[in-house]
Amino acid sequence: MTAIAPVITIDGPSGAGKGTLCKAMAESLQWHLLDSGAIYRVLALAAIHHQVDIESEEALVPMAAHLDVRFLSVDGEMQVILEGEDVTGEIRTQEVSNTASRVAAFPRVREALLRRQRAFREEPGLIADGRDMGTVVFPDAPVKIFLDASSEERAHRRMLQLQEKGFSVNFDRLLAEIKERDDRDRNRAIAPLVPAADALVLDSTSMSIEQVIEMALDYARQKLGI
Ligand SMILES: Nc1ncnc2c1ncn2[C@@H]1O[C@H](COP(=O)(O)OP(=O)(O)OP(=O)(O)O)[C@@H](O)[C@H]1O
Ligand SMILES: Nc1ccn([C@@H]2O[C@H](COP(=O)(O)O)[C@@H](O)[C@H]2O)c(=O)n1
Repeated sequence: MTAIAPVITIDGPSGAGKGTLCKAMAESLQWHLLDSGAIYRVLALAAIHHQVDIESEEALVPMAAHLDVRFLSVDGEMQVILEGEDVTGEIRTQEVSNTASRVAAFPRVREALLRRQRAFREEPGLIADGRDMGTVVFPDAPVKIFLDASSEERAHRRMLQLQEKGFSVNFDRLLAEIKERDDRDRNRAIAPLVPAADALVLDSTSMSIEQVIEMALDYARQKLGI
């Protein structure tokens, strides 16, 4: 019998620190990394580029099924190539974030992206970042973490992140956008943002990045016996 590679799922709302945690865990364990949000973002961007109606599940499903996307690792950073074009920065805009959460609400779009996500599961193991990694995509994962933080703290973190990149940002607008996206992700009919029943829920509101990484790695190592 072939052994199946282990998966550590990290789910949670926008700005909770999932990407930061997943990258650190993947580097520490030398495991593969899946940023599932980037796949929804690429689909959203492809729909915008091709002027596909983002309200039409019918039109989005074939796009999702045939999405021409590649994820490259360049000097430890993920590079996203859509139809031969580097869209690493473009998929992080606010317009793409909001469009991604709208296209992600369609059941058949999610279905069309399932196999692509599961294909990331390879030896020695996978760290999977998203909203439904522990509930839908990898329900048999031996380690599941739901990373949370208050919406105000998440908006504050996002504001600092954008300011570091030289953007001028409005806190209240960022908070409103985070709440709107959370609301859509938590209340959709399919694969809503909820902790898996067997997930460790980590509230990082008052924790430093280092504390979150240490706690998550300790928990994973103890569960996996490594
Ligand atoms: N515990 C923490 N304390 C303070 N800042 C943090 C913490 N965790 C992450 N951050 C910072 O918050 C910002 C958002 O983190 P990150 O991109 O990892 O969130 P995310 O959950 O992956 O968001 P999204 O789902 O929108 O991609 C980054 O600038 C990161 O450095
Ligand atoms: N497993 C996932 C991952 C993401 N989404 C949707 O995509 C949006 C963008 O995700 P980020 O993690 O890059 O912020 C997010 O708001 C979700 O709507 C998803 O549905 N499932």
